[in-house]
Amino acid sequence: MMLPRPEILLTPTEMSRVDAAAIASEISGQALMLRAGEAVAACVLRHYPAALRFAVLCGPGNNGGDGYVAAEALVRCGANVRVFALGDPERLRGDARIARAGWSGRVEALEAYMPQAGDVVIDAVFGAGLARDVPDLVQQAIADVTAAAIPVIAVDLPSGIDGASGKLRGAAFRAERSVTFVTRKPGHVLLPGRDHCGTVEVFDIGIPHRIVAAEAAGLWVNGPALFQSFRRPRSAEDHKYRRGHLTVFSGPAISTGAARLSAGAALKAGAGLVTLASPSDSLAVNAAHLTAVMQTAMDTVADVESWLIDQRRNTFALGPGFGDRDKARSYAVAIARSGRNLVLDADGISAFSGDASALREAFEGSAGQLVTTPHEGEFTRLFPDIARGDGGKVEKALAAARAISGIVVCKGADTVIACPDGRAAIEEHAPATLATAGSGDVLAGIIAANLANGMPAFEAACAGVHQHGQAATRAGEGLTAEDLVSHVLPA
Ligand SMILES: NC(=O)C1=CN([C@@H]2O[C@H](COP(=O)(O)OP(=O)(O)OC[C@H]3O[C@@H](n4cnc5c(N)ncnc54)[C@H](O)[C@@H]3O)[C@@H](O)[C@H]2O)[C@@H](O)CC1
Ligand SMILES: [K+]
Repeated sequence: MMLPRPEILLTPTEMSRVDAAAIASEISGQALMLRAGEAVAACVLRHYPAALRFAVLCGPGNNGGDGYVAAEALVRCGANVRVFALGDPERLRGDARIARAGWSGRVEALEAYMPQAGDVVIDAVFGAGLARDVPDLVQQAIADVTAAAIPVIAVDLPSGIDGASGKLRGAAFRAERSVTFVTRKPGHVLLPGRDHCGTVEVFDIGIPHRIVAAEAAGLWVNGPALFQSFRRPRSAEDHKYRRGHLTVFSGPAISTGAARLSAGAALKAGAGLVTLASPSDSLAVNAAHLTAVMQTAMDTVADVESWLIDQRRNTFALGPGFGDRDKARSYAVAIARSGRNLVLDADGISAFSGDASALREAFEGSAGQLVTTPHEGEFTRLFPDIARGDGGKVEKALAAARAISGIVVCKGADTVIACPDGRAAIEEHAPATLATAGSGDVLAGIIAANLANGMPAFEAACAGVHQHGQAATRAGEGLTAEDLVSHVLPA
């Protein structure tokens, strides 16, 4: 049986290489544009049968070309269509010029468009070629259409959304639907782009998968297809040590809850054994709360080193509620040297603030795998130079992963999981209820359980982020981190 393929995301640059490769293999660019424009027309007719008028806003590139094709296809179906162009349509080039020539009606200037009740706007101003902030004229059109609450269908992407990063370039239409071609782009999945796209429909315009696969750099939408073949198969021969022994470090007596959340989530996610390594002053408070999770006293790095003698203790989670940053650094280095896996979260990340190279040096040549799970503030503290750059979230996550030679999970409503070898995934199904205290501690525990189970680090992190979102979805409204733990399931 063939496993489902992970959903590829092509950046606009990769998409234009796909386009060029398709044309080089005898697929006509004009035919691609015809199919694209007709797909847009079919979509608006299906979803807006009661529209009184379609206003097609066409830009100066191929996105505009798709608009002219859609306009003509709509007229042929008996619709009332007006076309408004940004710039002089006489200056269009290539396939867009041919598409313009195929439009049988008038072309009015963009500024002549006055939104009217009953209109549906087809936004074909900018797509993949958006290179800078949208001009004032377009910002004005966006403001007018938004104020009049006219439904917008975006061709490829809403104009003003950067297809690679999902960032806003000046202003953008808020589309009810976006019709894109071949694959979704990162800007459809990353925020704020995702919020501007509405429902995204992907049309196959006839470019074979082999061409897409050849140009794809390794960016996907996160989902089971990325990790399911790495799940440890359940077996009658299983015993707890086969399912991995995870150690979670507890914080001092006044902040032990975070580590317990990680530990509890890890057990639910399928780690065979979970031990809370607890400073002596926290033993009693932890003992009062623990049942299946075990406990051991751990006060110094020498205690960590003697704990590491047992090779079955294969994975560690360090940071949630931990507090002492010097100790966190020394513990992380001891774990790296012993070749064990580490999930570094919260205070464990802050312990390496501005010194990511120390993490890389610790894990260089180690058999242990490193996964860090920073939220935005922690990311900025750990990677200040990368955070200052103006790339998108995927680019930054990849740069960070290379900087530590480990997996970086950039958390948020559009969590990005990045691997130093250039692979990355974006999660799109994290419910907003996950924005609750302790949710990140649960995620660290789930990822650690996957590592303890023998998954490679990138897949362990992708699976963990997915399991976390699924648990929240199952738990529903009123979510607390404790509820989340109880809804976690193995990968
Ligand atoms: N396989 C493909 O790549 C296909 C692409 N198609 C369409 O082609 C589009 C990409 O076409 P293009 O590369 O021509 O890009 P666009 O049509 O998105 O825009 C490019 C044009 O806009 C100008 N421009 C960019 N940003 C600007 C700004 N902020 N202010 C003013 N002018 C600006 C550029 O100088 C250029 O003239 C896609 O979004 C899609 O709609 C479809 O025709 C189907 C096939
Ligand atoms: K557009």
